[in-house]
Amino acid sequence: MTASTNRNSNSSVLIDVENLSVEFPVSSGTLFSRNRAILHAVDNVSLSIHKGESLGLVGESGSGKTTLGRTILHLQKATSGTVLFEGQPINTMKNRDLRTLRRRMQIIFQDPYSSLDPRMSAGAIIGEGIAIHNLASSRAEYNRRVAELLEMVGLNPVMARRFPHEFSGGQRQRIGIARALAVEPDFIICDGPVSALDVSIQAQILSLLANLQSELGLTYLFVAHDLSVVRHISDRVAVMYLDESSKSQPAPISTVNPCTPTHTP
Ligand SMILES: Nc1ncnc2c1ncn2[C@@H]1O[C@H](COP(=O)(O)OP(=O)(O)OP(=O)(O)O)[C@@H](O)[C@H]1O
Repeated sequence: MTASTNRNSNSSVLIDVENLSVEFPVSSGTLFSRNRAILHAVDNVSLSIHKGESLGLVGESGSGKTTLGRTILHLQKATSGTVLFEGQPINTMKNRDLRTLRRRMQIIFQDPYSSLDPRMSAGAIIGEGIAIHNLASSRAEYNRRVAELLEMVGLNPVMARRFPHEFSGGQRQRIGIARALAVEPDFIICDGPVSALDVSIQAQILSLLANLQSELGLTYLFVAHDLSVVRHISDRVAVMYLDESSKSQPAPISTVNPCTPTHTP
């Protein structure tokens, strides 16, 4: 257990995942002979994320990391189990509370190429959440905030007018980070934010995310295939496993084991 894990052991819990399972109905075979099955994408996962910590989540492809993240964000319905945000179960929240929750929980996507709308300028992409959540009282304040966010992620504010195809992969990921920060979230799921980037750029983005976390007191769930990526940015690491025995099933039924967080040295 690292020193930073000790620091977090006394802090309050932001996200509590209790016995969470997510199943998808799947079918295989031909038009005349269909096999129906249930795919256990997430199977009875429990974990807690403390305020201000970064929990790494690793596991091989298909082990259910993204599905778990989407379910925490309430973008995917759980088959059973509960997700609590500051002790409140998200599946029973009223629409008004869910709207606030959507602002407080954000995601940074894996692929900086497909996650930005090519028809929108960088400024419009970053400012969209500010407008939706009424976080600026005037156009001038909106523009000031967009410029500030671009600077926070290491981009020049004049770049607000450019479109996604005019940026490099690393710069696009910086725009994705600014978009997530625009609504002043408490919790961000970083879903493989460097896996589509050149190795030389990965370290810069990881260092930016680490700096932003300490400056803004953010809480991260940091998803990756590779332990070497998460170990530098995570206080604790949870591992999801893919059940090998399930691979011989007619449909790709996978079983994901509960994340009992294992600690990095
Ligand atoms: N909407 C869906 N319908 C059916 N199956 C799905 C759906 N979403 C995910 N799955 C399946 O659930 C399993 C877990 O997928 P998931 O994307 O969560 O894994 P992952 O660990 O994030 O993988 P990767 O690291 O490759 O992104 C996979 O077998 C996937 O095909």
